[in-house]
This record gives sequence, structure tokens and C-alpha cells, in this order.
Amino acid sequence: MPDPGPSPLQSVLPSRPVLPFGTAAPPVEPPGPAGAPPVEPSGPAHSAAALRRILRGPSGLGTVSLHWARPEEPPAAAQPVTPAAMRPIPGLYHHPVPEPDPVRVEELSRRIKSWAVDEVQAFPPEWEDQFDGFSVSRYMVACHPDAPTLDHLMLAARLMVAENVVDDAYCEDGATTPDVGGRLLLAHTALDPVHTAKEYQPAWEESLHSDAARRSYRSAMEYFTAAATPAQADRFRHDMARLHLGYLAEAAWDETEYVPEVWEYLAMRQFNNFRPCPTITDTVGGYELPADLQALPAMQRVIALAGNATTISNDLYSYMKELRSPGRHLNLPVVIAEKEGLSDKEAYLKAVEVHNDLMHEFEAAAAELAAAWPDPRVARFLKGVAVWVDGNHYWHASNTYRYTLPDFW
Ligand SMILES: CC(C)=CCC/C(C)=C(\C)COP(=O)(O)OP(=O)(O)O
Ligand SMILES: [Mg+2]
Repeated sequence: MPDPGPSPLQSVLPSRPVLPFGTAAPPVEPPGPAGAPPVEPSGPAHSAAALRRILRGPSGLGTVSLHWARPEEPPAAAQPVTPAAMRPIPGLYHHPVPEPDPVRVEELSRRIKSWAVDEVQAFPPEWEDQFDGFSVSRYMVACHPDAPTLDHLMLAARLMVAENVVDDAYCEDGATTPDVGGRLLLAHTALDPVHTAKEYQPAWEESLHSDAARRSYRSAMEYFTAAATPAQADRFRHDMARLHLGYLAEAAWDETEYVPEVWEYLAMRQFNNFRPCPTITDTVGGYELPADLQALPAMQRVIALAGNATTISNDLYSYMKELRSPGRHLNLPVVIAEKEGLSDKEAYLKAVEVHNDLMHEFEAAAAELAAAWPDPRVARFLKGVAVWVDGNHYWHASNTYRYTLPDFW
């Protein structure tokens, strides 16, 4: 498939002031009465042009200050960057991203490893190669190019590492145990604190240091809540509860050897999903999408579609890795093949089409919302989610340590 070039949400970078940690964005009146004004009928050209105008951000008198603060670090290294070896899935709709700033990647790698090894003991020494091969720094710099400082990037990197520690230690490839529900709930309390009788509170607090998963969640959440507003922290807790519900459904189907219908699998994957990563784009970017705008049904639809597209992208890039794992690892191609009687190749190619449909639905919903709610914070958040989707694809397509593709082409 020819490279479709930058997504409509990528074409301009809205300019916004960077707010220091924890500062709530100044209130801006939504554009109209309670309900959003009707989106005028528009064809693709109209909405793309409207979207470009909206995403360009405010212009005219008094807006000159609405420009991003330059990152505190020195500019990127002048030497040419060796682009990562990319192998995009043929026919997969995606947008290219600029090579992540190598200066930021190198410094973030140093800081996140120090946190993982020295602060929280996130993994045993025998997992060090896997940790390095995950390339979390290249991932996060690609997904959050608007992060004003490395401290902001560390917020995302710690949570990404912690989320994967929990997935690997509790849910992946044979790690699932019959008591996974109890273990996940207790790990979740490292994000969503227990408030209980005085006599029992110390035992809970001590539990947060008892395994790598809880140590990682507790520490990453402590840094996050220090930087985020209360509303952003509560949003994240809610998104992580969704994620853990998805893990539990996956574990229950694994335990009972149930193969879901395709729609059931897609429903589960909307919860066992990258959602908690793009939805922190405002905290990592140093601004806030207010809770009332984040909760808009139209915004919720955009977030769900973006998360679904990113997660089915993972199903496609991790297909070979999962075929090699113990037992039957459910992913979209495997479920389509089983439930629709297709060959492995036919099912995989159909899963690529499902991914592409999700991407087009996401971009259309984002463009419609940006036009309906021309609030600069909505535009910036939508762009941040789109950039996360594209950065996530870049990481999957270039992580040849972790992923290989089937020979279907
Ligand atoms: C980082 C994060 C919030 C992950 C959420 C759920 C998750 C682990 C994925 C969407 C990745 O899926 P999967 O478990 O298939 O991971 P790999 O394919 O092993 O990379
Ligand atoms: Mg996978």
C-alpha cells in the first residue's frame, strides 16, 4: 500500500504554552451551549481543510504567546541519525514519524534503566536483555515528541515499563495463575489506594513493596500523581481499571480454553488495550484536557478507536511471537481463522483490513470532533493521540528484537 503520508491530524502542530507540572489549564468556554454545535455537513476535502485550520491553533492578536516552550535540553545532536530498520506490514494503513531525537533517546534510556534496576527492581537480571530489547526510550520519544522535558518523558516511560512488568509477570505466556484476579486487583491498589481501617492500613502499604509489579506501579504512579492534576490521575486510574478488566477476560478465556467470537475478541481487546498510554498525552505534554472535554462521548469514541487500532496493530506485529508462545495465544488473526474458517494467511490479511477500518474510523471521528469543538486543547489532545498511534506503529515496525513478520507476501 503506498505510504499515505502524514495523517490529517499530523499536518500541523498546534502551539500551546507548556504548563508546569500539575497546573490545570485555564478554563476556556466550550464553543456553545451544552451540546456541541452541529458539525456542518462536510466532504473529506472540507473536513480535512477545516481540520488543518483548527489544528493550526489560534492566530491573530494576543496569540503569539501560545507557542510551545522549547525543550530544556540542548537541541538534538547535529550528526545524521541512522534511521531504525523499518519493516511495515504490507497493506497496513499507517503514517511515518520522524526518527526520535537520539539525544533524548540516549538520556531517557539511562534514566529509565536506573529507575527500573535501582529504584524498583522491576525485573530480575536474566530479563535485562529483554528490557534493553524493548527499547522503551525510543518508543516513548517517538510517541511523545511534544514532551517539554525528559522528566515529562519519564512519566510515560515508567508507566510503560510498569504496565509491561505486570503483563509479563501476571498474564503473559504461562505466567497466568488461577489467582490472577486477586493478584491483579492487589496490583491495581498500587495505582488506586486502599483507604481502610487503621489496624489494617499498614499491611496494605507494606504489600506495595512485595513484588516487582507492585513496586513498579507504586513508584510510577507516585511520580505521575506529582505531575498530573487530580482529574488526570483519576482518568488514568479509570483507564488502568479498564486494562485490568481486559487482562481478566483474557485470563478467564485462557483458563477455560474458550475461543471467543470475533466480535467478543474485539470487545475484550478494547479493554486489554494500549488506551492508558495515549490518554496521558496531555500530562506528558505539560497541559491538561479538562475532564468535561475528555468525558465527551465523541472524545471517548475517538480514544476507543485509537486504542483499538494501536492494539490490533500489536496483534499483527506480534503474531509470529505469539504463535511461538506456549498454548494458544489469542489475537485477531488466530480468532478470525478459527471462527470464520479461513486459512492463517487469509485471516491475517483480513485482520489487516480490520485494523485499517479502525484507523479510518479513528481519523474521521477525530476530524469531526476537532471541527465540532474548536477548543485548542481538544485539538492538541487529538493530535497527541494521533501522534501516539503513529509512534506506536513506528516502534512495532522497527522493533526487530521483539517482532518478526509472517511470510505471507
Ligand atoms: C503498555 C500497555 C498499557 C499495554 C496494555 C496491554 C498490552 C500488554 C498490549 C496491548 C500489548 O499486547 P500483548 O500482550 O499482545 O503484548 P506483546 O504482543 O507481547 O508485545
Ligand atoms: Mg501481542
